[in-house]
Amino acid sequence: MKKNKLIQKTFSLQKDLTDCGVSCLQSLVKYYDGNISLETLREKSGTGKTGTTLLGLYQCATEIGFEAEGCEGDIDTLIKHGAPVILHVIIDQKYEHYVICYSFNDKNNQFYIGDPAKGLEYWKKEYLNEVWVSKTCLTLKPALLFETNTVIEKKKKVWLKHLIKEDQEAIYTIIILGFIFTLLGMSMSVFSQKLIDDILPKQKIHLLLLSISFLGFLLFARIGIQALRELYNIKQSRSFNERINKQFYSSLLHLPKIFFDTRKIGDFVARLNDTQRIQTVIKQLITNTVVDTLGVLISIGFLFAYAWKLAVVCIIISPIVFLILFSFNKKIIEAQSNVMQSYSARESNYIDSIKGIDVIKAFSKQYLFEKRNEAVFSLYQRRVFELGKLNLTISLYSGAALVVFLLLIIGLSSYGVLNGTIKIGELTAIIGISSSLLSSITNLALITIPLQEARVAFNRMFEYSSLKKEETEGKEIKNIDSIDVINIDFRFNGRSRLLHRITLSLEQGKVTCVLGESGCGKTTFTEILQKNYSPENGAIIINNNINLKDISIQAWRSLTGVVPQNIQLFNGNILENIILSEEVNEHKLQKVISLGFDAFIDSLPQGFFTLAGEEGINLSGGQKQLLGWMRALYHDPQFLILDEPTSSLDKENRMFICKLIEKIKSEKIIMIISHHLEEVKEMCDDMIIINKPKVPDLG
Ligand SMILES: Nc1ncnc2c1ncn2[C@@H]1O[C@H](COP(=O)(O)OP(=O)(O)OP(=O)(O)O)[C@@H](O)[C@H]1O
Repeated sequence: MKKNKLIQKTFSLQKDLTDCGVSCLQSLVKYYDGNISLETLREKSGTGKTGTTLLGLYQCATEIGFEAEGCEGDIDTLIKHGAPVILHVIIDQKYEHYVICYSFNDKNNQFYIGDPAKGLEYWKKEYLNEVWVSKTCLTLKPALLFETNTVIEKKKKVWLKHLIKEDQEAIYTIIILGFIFTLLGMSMSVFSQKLIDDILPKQKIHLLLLSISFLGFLLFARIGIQALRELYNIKQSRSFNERINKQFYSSLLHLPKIFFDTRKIGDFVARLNDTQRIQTVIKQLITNTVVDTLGVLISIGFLFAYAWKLAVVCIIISPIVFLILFSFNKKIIEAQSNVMQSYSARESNYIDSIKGIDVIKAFSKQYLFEKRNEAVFSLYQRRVFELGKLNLTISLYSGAALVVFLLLIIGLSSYGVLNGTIKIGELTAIIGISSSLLSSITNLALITIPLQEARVAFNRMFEYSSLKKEETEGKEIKNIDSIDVINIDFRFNGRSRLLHRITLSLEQGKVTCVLGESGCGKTTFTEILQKNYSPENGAIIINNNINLKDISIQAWRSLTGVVPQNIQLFNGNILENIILSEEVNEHKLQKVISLGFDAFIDSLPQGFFTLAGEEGINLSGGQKQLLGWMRALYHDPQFLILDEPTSSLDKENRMFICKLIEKIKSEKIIMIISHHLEEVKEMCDDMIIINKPKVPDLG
């Protein structure tokens, strides 16, 4: 019974036709008290337009800390197994699908199944046998690496504490100033009560002047304190924003390259912007919320002093308002996550279309992209609208509850005046204090909205910040004399094998060409050689004695250089794009120029100081490629990887590059990637061909 409740609480339906596999996995993550977003599971399992392979689910499950096993079984073994299993089934004899088999129920002789397309159901043995055609399944058991919610929450707390550690002093100061500010705020109500009940009726002129002066002093002090509090606030905001941005950006840059391959730029931009939301809420919490909380406490205190019965009424009613508003929490988090996701999609769409403006214009596809933008933008707006509606409902509920509350207070205190237990001045003070209490309670009640927003933003940031960074530890090496690639295999998560048993030897003074048709994995192979991806099997042995996987990334990359297919240029001039540093090493620069690049530099309008423009917009494809060459050679690599290094060059420049390779090859290991044998055959000493694996291998 208890187990069924847990299942009902943790099972979730698929959001998309292709999500059944990852939804099953997510339900089981929650079942075992974990918490991982669908987005992450999709990415780790290689879920694509056709869904997820069992292998992808297995790889993802292992990566997130499950002890997973892909098995074949039958109905009897399933009954005996007794723990939740993901089954690969075929629905209506044609649709591949995944379901969770939670348990077998002896009483009704049926299986308890979590079908992400429909929900929780009981399936008869015969039906399960009929749809479970492949008899393949994935068993899962949380292992040591599996992170439970408690561990994740603990890590989040540590991260947050670390983030605001430097702000503690400022935060306390702001809170104390807030306390004084609130206390002084009450002076007006107290003064009006004394004025009406005591000073004016008894015509105490001397006391009147004295109390006006004192009130003036208090009100001026309040203004001063408010200004001081604001100053601390903006100082804290500035330092927090700088810190959080630096930390998040820096942890982003140290994530492995494969992480960036499947992400959209807009998502990164949106998450960087999320940092702002967190600071806005911190500011709100330490200023308005503190003042409101103190306001509520002090107001109730004063009410106790004037009429204790009224104060008791306040104490009873305030939590009711909170309860009403807290019931909306779950909906708010969901709506806010949706808004943030569609905001990321909106940003990605802008970046994508502006980057591709040439194609849009060349094919006159403005209309198509306008339509696409409309769809993405209207989804974003729809979600903002849904969130807005939710906020509106909350405001309505809280507003109505609080008006009833105020009417009750006015009614009760007026009754007190009528029967002589409350004086007129006290009535004025009570109404003044109740109104400020009213606004404080409303503010406090509504703080859940930005608070939840910041929580969602914080979780999204934490998700990136807590990802495993690129391993930097490893052996140091000073030179590369030889590289022996031995039987390496590679596949992207959930995909069929791309590289199969690749073997080759690269050595100094030799140019090796790697040929192969489009999509056979040549560029992927270069990524493996740059330590961006790790091979599934096999080894890459450096200098006959060290495995590439044991060498420090830093040391390896400082000895390797790449001229990629697409040269990425940054905003700045040509020189900055070559040296990628703040200081020029004249010797290195002259060495590169002397290899024959002077003609290229002279052909640019301002030589080295010509602006490359955003993404090298001011340069032609060939010029970009020459710049890519200069960048690689300036860093004086011992191992040079050339991915289609002359694809954008004219005949003359191609000849120049051929001669250049001849000139530098004696002191380097050179590997050229190409489709065309004709283009590279004169340059190369050795050649290997990568073929696509003939039989798609999924397991
Ligand atoms: N991050 C990724 N996730 C999943 N699949 C990928 C990823 N990157 C590349 N691929 C796929 O791997 C295959 C090989 O790509 P790769 O760029 O290595 O081929 P290539 O041989 O260099 O092609 P070309 O000669 O056209 O440049 C392609 O089918 C590509 O779609």
